[in-house]
Amino acid sequence: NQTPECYSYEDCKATADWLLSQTDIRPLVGIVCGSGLGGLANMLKDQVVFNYKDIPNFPQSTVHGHAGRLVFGTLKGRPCICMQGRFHIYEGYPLQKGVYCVLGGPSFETIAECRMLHRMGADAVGMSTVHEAITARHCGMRVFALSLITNQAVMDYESKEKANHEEVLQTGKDRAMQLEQLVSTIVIRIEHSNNYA
Ligand SMILES: O=P(O)(O)O[C@H]1O[C@H](CO)[C@@H](O)[C@H]1O
Ligand code: HPA
Repeated sequence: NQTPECYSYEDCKATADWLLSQTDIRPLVGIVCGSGLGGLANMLKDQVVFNYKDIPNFPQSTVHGHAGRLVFGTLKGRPCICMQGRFHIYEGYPLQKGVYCVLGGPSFETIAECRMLHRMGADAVGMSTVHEAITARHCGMRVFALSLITNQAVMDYESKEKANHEEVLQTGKDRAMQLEQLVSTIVIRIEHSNNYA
């Protein structure tokens, strides 16, 4: 396996689909075992083990003491997964990142515009958030921005799909509970941190 410059959604999905097809275990908890702590995975009962080298698109452990195995099993009856070996930037692995690009709106992008933005390196496009973040930074605020990706950009002239506001609203509705939980959790953590600088 060669280290790619980044892992695309499709790469990650292929990995996930492969793993899901290999085991019936659906973990509730994921544990990343650090150096010397790979033994934590031995706590798991009814283990199903995969060597990283056998998993499609999966990085390899290069650090001494990181076994390079993904271990599914149960811990106290709960389905779990342990990574025996983690990945570090210093090993040359990229961080997964996305570039959000903003346009003025209110029209959705044409196919040509979507293709242009993609060629320029954009992974997502929106009509807000960037303006808000720039203004907030101008006012000296610290900013954390969260974007829900609600629809796929149409890149293909043959496609019958069209970006539309109904789909955006529907995805918002579908994900509302998860977002409420995520935002509440983030807010609680901010309150418990002294980092107000
Ligand atoms: O950015 P928010 O307000 O979430 O809304 C997004 O959804 C609308 C397009 O469907 C646009 O207004 C776009 O900016
Ligand atoms: O497809 C989109 N393009 C631009 N802004 C958006 N906001 C939600 N969906 C979109």
